[in-house]
Amino acid sequence: MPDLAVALNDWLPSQSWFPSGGRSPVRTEVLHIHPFAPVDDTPAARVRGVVAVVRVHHADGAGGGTYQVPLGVRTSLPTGLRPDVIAQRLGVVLYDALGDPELVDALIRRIAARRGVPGLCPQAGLPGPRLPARPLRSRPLGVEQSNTSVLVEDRYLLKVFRRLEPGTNPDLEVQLLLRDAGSRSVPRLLGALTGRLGRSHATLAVLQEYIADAEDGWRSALTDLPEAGGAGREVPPSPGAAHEPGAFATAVRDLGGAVAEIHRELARAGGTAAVTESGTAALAAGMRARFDAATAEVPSLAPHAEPVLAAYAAVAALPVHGLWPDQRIHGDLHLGQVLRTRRGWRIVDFEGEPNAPLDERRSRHSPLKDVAGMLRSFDYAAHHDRPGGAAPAPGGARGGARDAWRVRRQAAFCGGYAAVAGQDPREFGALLTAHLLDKAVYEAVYETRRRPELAAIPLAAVARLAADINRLPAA
Ligand SMILES: Nc1ncnc2c1ncn2[C@@H]1O[C@H](COP(=O)(O)OP(=O)(O)O)[C@@H](O)[C@H]1O
Ligand SMILES: O=P(O)(O)O[C@H]1O[C@H](CO)[C@@H](O[C@H]2O[C@H](CO)[C@@H](O)[C@H](O)[C@H]2O)[C@H](O)[C@H]1O
Repeated sequence: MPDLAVALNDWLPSQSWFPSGGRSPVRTEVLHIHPFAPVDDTPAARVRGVVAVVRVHHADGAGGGTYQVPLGVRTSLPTGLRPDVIAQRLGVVLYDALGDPELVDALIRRIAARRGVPGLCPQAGLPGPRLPARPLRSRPLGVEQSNTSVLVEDRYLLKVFRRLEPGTNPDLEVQLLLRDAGSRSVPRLLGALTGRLGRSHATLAVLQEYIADAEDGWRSALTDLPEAGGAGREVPPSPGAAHEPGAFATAVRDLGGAVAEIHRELARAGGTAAVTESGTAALAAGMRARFDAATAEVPSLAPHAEPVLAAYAAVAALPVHGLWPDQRIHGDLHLGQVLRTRRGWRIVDFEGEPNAPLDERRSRHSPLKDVAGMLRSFDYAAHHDRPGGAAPAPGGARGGARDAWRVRRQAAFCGGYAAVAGQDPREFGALLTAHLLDKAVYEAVYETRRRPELAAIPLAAVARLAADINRLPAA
């Protein structure tokens, strides 16, 4: 165990899902080791899996937390298996189990057969996947993400949560609600795995249908971008995508409708709470506190304090009559979380903002928070490269066509939302502006920590919104 802790201490910072900020943890402590083996294991089996649950400490406390690392343990690696090795000592190799199809097979079959082991418990009441008798093929998806998703048989996706917090993960909670509501806009939920965490438990993984024929909204949006400085003409989507040229504008409207539909389903399955005056005061206070904390980490936010705080104060002063009630929402909606298929949009990843406290992610919020998340995402896209093309700098001279594109796509999204919800998010100008600012402030911190080269995008949005504070939202 001390050896494992030392080996993980060295290995964790190299993992893309681990928010190290470039620093090594000062100490990694192994909290639990939950062994698992194939369902029909024999004593002679050469391969074992363990789910290690570790607590990571950083000198300044930032980025510390509890993480899950499924490990493979073998005496020798079979030909063709080149996993990410964590340690090799005394004839034993310790490696990242998610790159070993034999161990992924063991986990999936335990979830499917609902056969747990001490410390690991598959979720009852979910249908499970239909598995062939032969060994399962699998590989990590290899996309930029804060967890690790493994593609199984090109049909299923096992999402393994990396950072663990006590209780049911909000991603699973919300997927269960949407399943109860009979939603068609999410991949089918097939199974889940819970593990012991101290005296409590934590969701370790969810298994869902893999949407194979999809293009994510982010890629669709980038393909749709006008040339920097161009007139905003529509261009054909990426090769292999199953959509008509120019259809993205309509698709964005449909996306607005799909998000409104998900909100309606979540309101039905998870209940709603009318907004009260103390509720808007608490919302404004939360936004203010997040802005203050963000300013300490991102000093270039400070010059915007006056208009930003005025926008939040306006929320506290709003008449509450007629505001949309609070409810469970997505919580971190952006173009990378929506999959465009021939059968319409599918929405994924209901875990909420990774930096936000768990209680906040589990609470009810205004649906406008999700709307603001998606509107911000069109702004992000507008500052990126078209596949094979050039991106304009935030506020740069070539950004005019991109600004026009952003405004059109944001309007299409709101229009599609309004058609299903019966009321347009843009009618809640002051509240929507405050949510846009709150999101951009969150993003400024997120990017400063993880992708500093992108921090200029949310910072420019805060500046634009701050300058525009008395007009309707345009970020
Ligand atoms: N069921 C699915 N089918 C196809 N692709 C998916 C599915 N779920 C997620 N993805 C893709 O994988 C990416 C990462 O998944 P996500 O759940 O957002 O992980 P994370 O929470 O770690 O960011 C998504 O942005 C999406 O492109
Ligand atoms: O997908 P995650 O749940 O890990 O969300 C986090 O990472 C996102 C980046 O992938 C981040 O989203 C930000 O960048 C997106 C483009 O890469 C952009 O579309 C979003 O609007 C922007 O917020 C998200 O904020 C963060 O929580």
